[in-house]
Amino acid sequence: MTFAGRTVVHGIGLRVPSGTFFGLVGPNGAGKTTSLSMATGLLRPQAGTVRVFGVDLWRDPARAKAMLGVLPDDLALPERLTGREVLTYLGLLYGMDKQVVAERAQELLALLGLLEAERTPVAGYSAGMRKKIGLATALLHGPQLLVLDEPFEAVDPVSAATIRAILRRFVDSGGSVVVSSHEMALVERLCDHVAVIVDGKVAAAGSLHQIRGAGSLEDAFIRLAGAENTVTGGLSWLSS
Ligand SMILES: Nc1ncnc2c1ncn2[C@@H]1O[C@H](COP(=O)(O)OP(=O)(O)OP(=O)(O)O)[C@@H](O)[C@H]1O
Repeated sequence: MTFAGRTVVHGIGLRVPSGTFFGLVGPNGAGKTTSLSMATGLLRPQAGTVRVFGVDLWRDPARAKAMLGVLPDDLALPERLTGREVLTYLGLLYGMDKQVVAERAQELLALLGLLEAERTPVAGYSAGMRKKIGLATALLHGPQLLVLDEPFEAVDPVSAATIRAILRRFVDSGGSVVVSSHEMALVERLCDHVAVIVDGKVAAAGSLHQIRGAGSLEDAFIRLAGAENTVTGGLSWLSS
């Protein structure tokens, strides 16, 4: 993908095996969000293909997207609607049965602790609440593959535990999850497969065990992404 003449993602080739929990990690600006946007139909790639369970996403988007649940980095929401209204609106837009939408919305809002904000339009949601309603929209239609861009960012520990449990159950029942995250410990805890993206390319991909080797994922990340930054000089103005 090239933005204004600058190529930021160079032919990323990744395969997410069915039933896996796949972590995408990489330094800031490495191209994770750009790659996930291209993989989920939000950004048209200038070359290459995306297949969701064999369906070409860019040739048959409706069929591919029916299997996909996506939490984009910067989710645009209908700001004046409450969480329940957002879910109802999207569910009906997807062509789902009204009763099914109502039941799932209730269950998701309760699980994610959003019932207390029943009357709050999403414009008044906190960053973590926005993540949670975004996750609910990704789950609502019962996808087979979830692609979540930093789903735990700004989420409190109790909600994070709930989200981990939801995702774990999803994978245990045959679903596949792709998450991008900067939290190496979380990725190590959740994911069985990992790809490290550096400078718009896949620096390493494979099972968690293969990528981290004998050390931690953080060690592998630092090794693949470049030398550890140490602040040796400068910033003298920072100390009083
Ligand atoms: N719409 C855009 N126009 C111009 N440049 C862009 C655009 N979107 C992304 N970029 C650039 O592409 C590169 C990759 O960005 P991207 O958001 O994919 O990185 P990332 O790995 O998700 O980073 P982070 O971990 O900080 O979220 C960055 O250099 C960014 O500035």
